[in-house]
Amino acid sequence: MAVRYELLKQCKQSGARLGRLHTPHGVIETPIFMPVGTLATVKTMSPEELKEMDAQIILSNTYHLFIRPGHEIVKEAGGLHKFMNWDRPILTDSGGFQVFSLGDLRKITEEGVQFRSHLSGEKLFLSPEKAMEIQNALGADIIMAFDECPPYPAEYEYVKNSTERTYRWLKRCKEAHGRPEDQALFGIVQGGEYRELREESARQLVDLDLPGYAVGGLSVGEPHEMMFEILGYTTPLLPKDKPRYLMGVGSPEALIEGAILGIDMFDCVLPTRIARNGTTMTSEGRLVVRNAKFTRDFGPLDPNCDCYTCRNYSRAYLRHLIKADETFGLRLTTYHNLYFLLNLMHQVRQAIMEDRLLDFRDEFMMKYYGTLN
Ligand SMILES: N#Cc1ccc(CCNc2nc3cc4nc(N)[nH]c(=O)c4cc3[nH]2)cc1
Repeated sequence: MAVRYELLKQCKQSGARLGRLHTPHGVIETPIFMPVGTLATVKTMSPEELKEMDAQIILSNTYHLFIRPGHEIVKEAGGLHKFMNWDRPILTDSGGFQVFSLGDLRKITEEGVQFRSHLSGEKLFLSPEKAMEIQNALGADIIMAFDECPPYPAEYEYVKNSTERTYRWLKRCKEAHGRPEDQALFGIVQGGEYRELREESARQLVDLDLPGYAVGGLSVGEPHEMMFEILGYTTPLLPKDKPRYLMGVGSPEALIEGAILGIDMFDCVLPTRIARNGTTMTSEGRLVVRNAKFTRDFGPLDPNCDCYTCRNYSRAYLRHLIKADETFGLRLTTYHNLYFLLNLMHQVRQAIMEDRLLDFRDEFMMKYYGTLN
């Protein structure tokens, strides 16, 4: 089997679980955060640095690699693991979300999606079959179904039609998947903000008995409370013995809340993207290190962090590098932000082990946001 989930422990205080996800490229301890490496690199990080911070799985993107350098090149290189020198697990997103959020969308039909490349303007086409061909060529351990992520807000009728088409597309993905023995195809629950559509989507996906289930169509501008409410009634419909993946979520609060609601996997560009403009996540909340007040602050970025950046460099030095647009500065803030989220998930796993995740959440929220919720 391509991927096997082992449920180790159900938290007594919440819906959180401790698990292990066995894949052809290694075991993943869940709940887990996945650094995003859209173009076959987690921007400014080397594979060795990612291993040093205990990144267990990274995400890459079908849409981007299809456009550049092209999935045939990656296939000729021996697949994505070889191409980027990463021998741990990889998950690829299917392109559905990226086409809607990046490409110049031309038309959605039953067949698939016509769009123009955001780079060359070239007319391109993605379909369930094409998305499977690309992901089979890239060789990720976990691949995502080709879906439509409806915009927020969207009318009931639109979301209903979109979610029904996404289900038909999922069946075509399953049909077209060329390597089910070593690449696990995850389905994606849609349904927008509409409970009956979410429940119907979850039921249909579970009937297909897939190796894992993602909750999509969230983190698209809806209020935080709405996301957690939707998770609250959707996650319990998904099998306990399969991994649940919440797509595109990466703030510290949302990772903890998502874990409490029974989510096992998260990804988001947030930590790496904000790092590149000098915004960092620290144990006392967000810290914009390019801010003038750090000009003569020779202390560590985060006094409670033992990462490479916090052990060796000061806020003053980081501010100087970021202001000077020095690449080393981006590397140091990126390293710290990823380390911060990966370490946060390590603490979440520890708290589940000790049945005290709700207490951990309250302690963390107090220190990070200065409030209890
Ligand atoms: N900085 C920054 C930053 C940039 C974007 C975001 C939102 C990411 N949200 C998001 N990614 C997604 C990917 C997705 N992929 C697929 N195939 N389907 C989804 O429904 C889907 C939904 C998503 N929602 C959050 C933070």
